Amino acid sequence: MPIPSFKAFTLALIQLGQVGSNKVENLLHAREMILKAATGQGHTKKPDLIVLPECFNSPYGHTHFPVYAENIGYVPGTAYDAANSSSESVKMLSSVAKELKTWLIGGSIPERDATDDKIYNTCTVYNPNGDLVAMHRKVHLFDIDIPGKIKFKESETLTGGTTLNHFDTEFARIGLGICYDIRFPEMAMIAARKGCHVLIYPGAFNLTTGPLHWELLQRSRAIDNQVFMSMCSPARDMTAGYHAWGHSMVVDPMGAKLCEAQEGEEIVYADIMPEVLKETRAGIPVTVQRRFDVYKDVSAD
Ligand SMILES: O=C(O)CCC(=O)C(=O)O
Repeated sequence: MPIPSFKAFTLALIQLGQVGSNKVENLLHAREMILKAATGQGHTKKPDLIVLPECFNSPYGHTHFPVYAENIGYVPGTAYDAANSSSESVKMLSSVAKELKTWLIGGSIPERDATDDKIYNTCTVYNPNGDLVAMHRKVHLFDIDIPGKIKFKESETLTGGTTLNHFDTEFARIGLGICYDIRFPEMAMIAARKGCHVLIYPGAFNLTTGPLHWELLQRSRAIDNQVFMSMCSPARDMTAGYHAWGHSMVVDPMGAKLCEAQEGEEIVYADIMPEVLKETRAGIPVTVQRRFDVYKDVSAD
C-alpha cells in the first residue's frame, strides 16, 4: 500500500472517567464523551481523529477481562459488518463514527476469540463511514512485579497478539500499540520504518510507573523515530481497583509536548503539523544516517 501523504490534522484524546462495573453505562458514557470531543469544545479546529483509552468498557484487572470480553470476529482484509457485530462495543463505536463522520480509535476492550476461546486486549479502529478498518491485539502483556509497589499479571487471563498493525487515513499513516507495548522500542521502530507518521497507543499506566516512565517513554519513542507519539489514558479513580496515571498526551517528533491532560476526566486536543516531522528529519537526519553496515536493522521483518 502506498504511504498516504502526511497532511495537517487534529487529534482529540478522551481521558475517560466513570468506567465502572456496568458495561451498558460505560458504553453510554463513552458515546457521550465522543460526541463532546467531536464538537472541538472551543479548540481551533474540530478533530479528525478521536481516541479512547485502554479498557474503556470494563474495569481494568485480569479477573474482569473474561467477564467483560466480547466476540469481535474481525479478520483483517475481509468484509466485516460492524453495524451488526456480535460485540456491543464495536456496534456503538461504529455507529458513532458514522454519525459524526470521524475517524475513531476505540481504545481497547477485552476480546474473546470464538475460534480459540483466548482473550485479548484489543483496539479497533473505525473510518468516517463506520467501517472497522484495523485491529490491534496488545502484543506485550503487562506482567510486572515491583515488590511493595505493584504486581500485575495480564497473562493470567490474556493472550498476547501476534501481529503489528497500522492503518491509513486521508491525512496520515498511523501505527497502533497498547500501553505496555511502548516499552518495546522495536515495535515503534518497525511502524516508523513502514512509514507511520503518528503512533497512537491507548494505555493505562499506574501511580508507580506513571510518574517516571509515562512521559519519558512517549518522548523517547517520538525522538527515536522522529514521529508524533500519543497515549490516551483513563482518568484516575481512587475508588477503582486499578489507579490509572492519567496525563494523556501528544508529543511531536522533536519530543515537545503538544498537549497533556491532568488526572481527571478531560478531553485534550493537538494539531498535528507535518512540517514538524519534515523539519526534525531534515535538521537531525538520523533516518538517513543509520549504520546498517555496522549493526543490523533490527526493525526489518
Ligand atoms: O508499563 C507500565 O508501567 C504500565 C503498563 C500497563 O499499565 C499496561 O500495559 O496496561
